[in-house]
Amino acid sequence: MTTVAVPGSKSITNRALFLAAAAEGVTTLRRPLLSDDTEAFAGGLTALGYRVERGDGVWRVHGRPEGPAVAGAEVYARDGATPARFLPVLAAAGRGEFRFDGSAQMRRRPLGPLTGALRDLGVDVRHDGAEGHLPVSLSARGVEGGEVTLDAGLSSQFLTALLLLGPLTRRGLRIRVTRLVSVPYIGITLAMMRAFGAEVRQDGDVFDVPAGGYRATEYGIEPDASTASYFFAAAALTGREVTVPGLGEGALQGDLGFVEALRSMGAEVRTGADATTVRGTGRLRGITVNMRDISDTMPTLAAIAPFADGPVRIEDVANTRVKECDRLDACAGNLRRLGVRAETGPDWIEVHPGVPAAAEVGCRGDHRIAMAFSVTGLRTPGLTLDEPGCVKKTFPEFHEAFGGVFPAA
Ligand SMILES: O=C(O)C1=C[C@@H](OP(=O)(O)O)[C@@H](O)[C@H](O)C1
Ligand SMILES: C=C(OP(=O)(O)O)C(=O)O
Repeated sequence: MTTVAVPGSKSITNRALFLAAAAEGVTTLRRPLLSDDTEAFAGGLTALGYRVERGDGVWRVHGRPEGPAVAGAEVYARDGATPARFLPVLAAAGRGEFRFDGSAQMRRRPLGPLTGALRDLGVDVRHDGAEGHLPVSLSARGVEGGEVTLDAGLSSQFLTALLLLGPLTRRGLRIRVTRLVSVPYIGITLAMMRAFGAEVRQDGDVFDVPAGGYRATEYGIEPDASTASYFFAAAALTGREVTVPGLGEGALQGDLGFVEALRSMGAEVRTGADATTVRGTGRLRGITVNMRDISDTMPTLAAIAPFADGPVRIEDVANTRVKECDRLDACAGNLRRLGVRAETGPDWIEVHPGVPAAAEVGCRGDHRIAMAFSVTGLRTPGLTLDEPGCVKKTFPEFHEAFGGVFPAA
């Protein structure tokens, strides 16, 4: 049995940074993730004038309930959608002129439903380039609140951003949601808001967020469940046993549910109070699975799918086409490069059994394509990645850590 220490969750680290910055008092964050996305978030806060003290495994954030200290700040989100989508609402709740931009990759990803909702709430937001995309400028003078309707069918992050904004408005916010993907991420948001003193009432598609701000706390960051998926998939593929501590029954992250897909394929899965173990049994069955709730793990499953004894069909993942790259296209295209039959539709991929042959995988600047196909590489001698360094978005040391547990084929 091998125990793998997986680094902290990106989603939890960046929410914790937001909440700590907006809170009254000084927050201590334990085991934050150190990666490009969290550097972008912490760097964005620093640009906005917040004080983030970074020690070894412990960060202290000085809250400013009144909002950013630098009224003309420019924030660069790099490739991170969480900084690009969460930080503008923090600025909107304050006062001043702010500008947000990101990498070419992030500029291509949608922002319009969020900026549209902010406009409906009276915030002066302008798209300086293409409508609905970064870069954006905003003139902030606080947000009154009230009722707003949101389409979160392309990304749950639009809803998370508005939920996070709610307690910072003057009157509170009622959010009516028409469509929603990646639902478990909303659970993470609500649980973390509660930990920082803000209670949200949910009645079906309507979320009521009272005014009242946030309170500083001590907060421990869970290991990243999406990152854990590569180690679990590798165990299932190679017949090994891997345990990830810190991700057990009480875990906040929906992506831990990826192990249920491995279980249906034939792996043995044990979830304890504070750890999850996957053991490969030598058998991988073909399955059909809906991954709407856990679509960051779609590439992980697609990457081991050729080794199943029947087709693997992954459904309801249209929004993976607007992530770091078009992930349905990237997964199918790379599987074909390896000589495996793979088909896609608007929101699905189907992978047929095959023996992948040596080829170079095109990562398209997407950490998840690089990490997922590293798992394929365990049973594909000669598989290489064109851009291995793109893993830095969420796990800069991925190749060393993964290679340490699973030496290359
Ligand atoms: O809120 C979050 O932290 C995230 C939500 C998900 O995005 P979508 O809601 O866009 O699917 C997920 O893919 C992303 O990696 C992180
Ligand atoms: C989609 C992802 O990231 P984000 O949307 O936070 O940029 C991801 O990490 O797979």
